[in-house]
Amino acid sequence: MTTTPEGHPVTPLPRTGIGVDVHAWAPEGDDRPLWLGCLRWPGERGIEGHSDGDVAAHAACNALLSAAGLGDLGSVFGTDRPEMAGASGAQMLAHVADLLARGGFQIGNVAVQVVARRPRVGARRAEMEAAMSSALGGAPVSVSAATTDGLGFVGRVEGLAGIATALVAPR
Ligand SMILES: Nc1ccn([C@@H]2O[C@H](COP(=O)(O)O)[C@@H](O)[C@H]2O)c(=O)n1
Ligand SMILES: C[C@@]1(CO)OP(=O)(O)OP(=O)(O)OC[C@H]1O
Repeated sequence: MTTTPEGHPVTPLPRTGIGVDVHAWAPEGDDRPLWLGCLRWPGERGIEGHSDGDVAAHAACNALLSAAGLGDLGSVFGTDRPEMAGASGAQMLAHVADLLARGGFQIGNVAVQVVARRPRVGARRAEMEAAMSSALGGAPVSVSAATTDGLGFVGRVEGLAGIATALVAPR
């Protein structure tokens, strides 16, 4: 146990983390599905990626790893490992949750923002939050979205982004 010089116990502080992920949209007419926030989005354009390209799940993984000081997506999952081809965001979140638990951390919460013109996240917000939370073993996840008002690579519909923060605490 950590103590002050006088010998009083010090409660370890919670730790915050930050994460981002960006993927390009698949070419128009490509039939790959869109996965976002651990949900499949029928009728929406798909995403380029080595895994399923779920920017919300990837940003959340990055934020959790950052909070725990356990690296990032590349250091944990690599960038082109054959076994990661098509890997789902839910699988990755579950693995990250397991790494944190083994490292002695509990997850306080994760907040994710999707930056995209489509899909409209609001309509499935509760479903996304439940799916991501379930993948993490029950930790609270909140989801929001913004469009960038037509500016930048999101506005030009070149790609979409996920941004996340996480709070973790020693068990
Ligand atoms: N993919 C998205 C983007 C936005 N929303 C919702 O629309 C609101 C307004 O977005 P602005 O970027 O114009 O401020 C935003 O606060 C979200 O509620 C969405 O659901 N899905
Ligand atoms: C998820 C991984 C797995 O190879 O690949 P991608 O789907 O390309 O996703 P990205 O966020 O670009 O990189 C992280 C990789 O770990």
